[in-house]
Amino acid sequence: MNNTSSILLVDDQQDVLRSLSLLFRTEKFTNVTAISNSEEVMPYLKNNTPDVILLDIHMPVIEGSELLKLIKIEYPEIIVIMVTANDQVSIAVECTKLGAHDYFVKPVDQSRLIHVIRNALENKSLSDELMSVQNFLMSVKQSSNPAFSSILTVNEEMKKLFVYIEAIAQSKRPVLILGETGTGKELMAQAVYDVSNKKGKMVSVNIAGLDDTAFSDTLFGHKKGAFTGASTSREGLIKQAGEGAIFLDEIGDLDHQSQIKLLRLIQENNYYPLGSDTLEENNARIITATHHELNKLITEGNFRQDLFYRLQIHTIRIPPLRERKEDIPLLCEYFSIKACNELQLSKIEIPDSLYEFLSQYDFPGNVRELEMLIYDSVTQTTGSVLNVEHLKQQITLNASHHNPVEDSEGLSPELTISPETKTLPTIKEFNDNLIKEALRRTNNNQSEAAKILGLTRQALNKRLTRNKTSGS
Ligand SMILES: Nc1ncnc2c1ncn2[C@@H]1O[C@H](COP(=O)(O)OP(=O)(O)OP(=O)(O)O)[C@@H](O)[C@H]1O
Repeated sequence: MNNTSSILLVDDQQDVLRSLSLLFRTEKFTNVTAISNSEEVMPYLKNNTPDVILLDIHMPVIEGSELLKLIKIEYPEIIVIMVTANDQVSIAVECTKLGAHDYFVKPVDQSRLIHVIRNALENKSLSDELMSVQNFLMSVKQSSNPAFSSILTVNEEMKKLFVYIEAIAQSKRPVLILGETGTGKELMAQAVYDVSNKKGKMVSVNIAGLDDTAFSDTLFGHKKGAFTGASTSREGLIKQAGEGAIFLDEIGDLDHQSQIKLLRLIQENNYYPLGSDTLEENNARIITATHHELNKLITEGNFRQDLFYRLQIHTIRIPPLRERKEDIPLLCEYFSIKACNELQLSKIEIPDSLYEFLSQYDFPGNVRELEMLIYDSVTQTTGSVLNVEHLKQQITLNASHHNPVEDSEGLSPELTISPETKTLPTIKEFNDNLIKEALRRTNNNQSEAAKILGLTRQALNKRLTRNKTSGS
């Protein structure tokens, strides 16, 4: 990415200019200009804006430090790196205070110079990009892009995500999508791709369960004979995606070795197919998603910090359904119509009272759970109104699976609910009844009751106090 950046070399010594020009050519920087007369620098900048200037401090007519001041006033965005003789280090240090990015003492350490320039260019391009994202976010309040039409929502946070995705549509940097299971990460990845109007296609792979060889083979492909059984060459997903996108789902489960390979791919934008010594270019955008908290994985030593840093530059965090309950009616309607179409049934009505019930539930499986609940209830509906009893029953069962007895906040309802139960209590009513029953059986001995319920005494006490204050 940086090699197309333009570099201006300014030094009165021709041999220094020659050797630096050669260095940048070797490093494949194609846009390099050399000026030996310090008086020509400011006129040159009137018509050209290099990304980096390498500026000698000691020059006849106009000193490098004087030029630096002029450049920083007129072109503050240009990265200026000073070059100095050994006896002028103190001036070089002064120059960094005046805005120079760094300084080098002659003879210049070439590999450090290239490293510093690449890093500076990377940081500049990142801050330019973030600035343009910010400008976009400030100018656009709401997105009406059809790329988001499959993501149904009336929630403001979700709508802000759409605007953000539009703002980063043309960026080549990776996108990280975070969210609990079933929140719609895959749908969002598709929207990230759709909104960018890429020429290539989007290819997806679920990382979970792939070992390093399978990951490398899937992504990079292999040459015939690369390993036992590789009887033909195989194109990897990167090649298949072309200028499109690669969606790596469940990135938190990426194998350690594969993390290093992915990091390298993102940094260098090129890769070797297995068994090949020909470097191939990656032109696809990398989109990743996970339901894991990556920070936690990093602390546990299961995810590389440097990879996380590269992946998270553009992060989309999808709120869980319990934080956007206003979406429930819309989604219920949609999933009910979808199920009816699929099952070739006529439209089924959803009673408004159901939404009140659903809004008390946490949906640990998020939108996917809601979709399955509605589908299931549609299959159990005989009339024109959704079988709400069945749905409530399913929710109670789901809640019991997600809140096992060990969970201090949850109680097992299986003890008192039978499939014949006609009108189900709400989860809160149900839990409260269970506590009452445990206290009755232990003659109000809270320690014993807590034991039966699988709670700590403090957790039970907390619940009782809460119930007292809420009057139930
Ligand atoms: N806002 C939404 N509008 C319509 N359908 C949605 C929405 N969000 C999710 N869905 C549907 O819910 C289901 C789950 O979505 P998706 O697979 O994108 O979730 P996910 O976050 O990738 O899940 P996982 O973490 O388990 O991979 C899909 O059928 C998807 O179409």
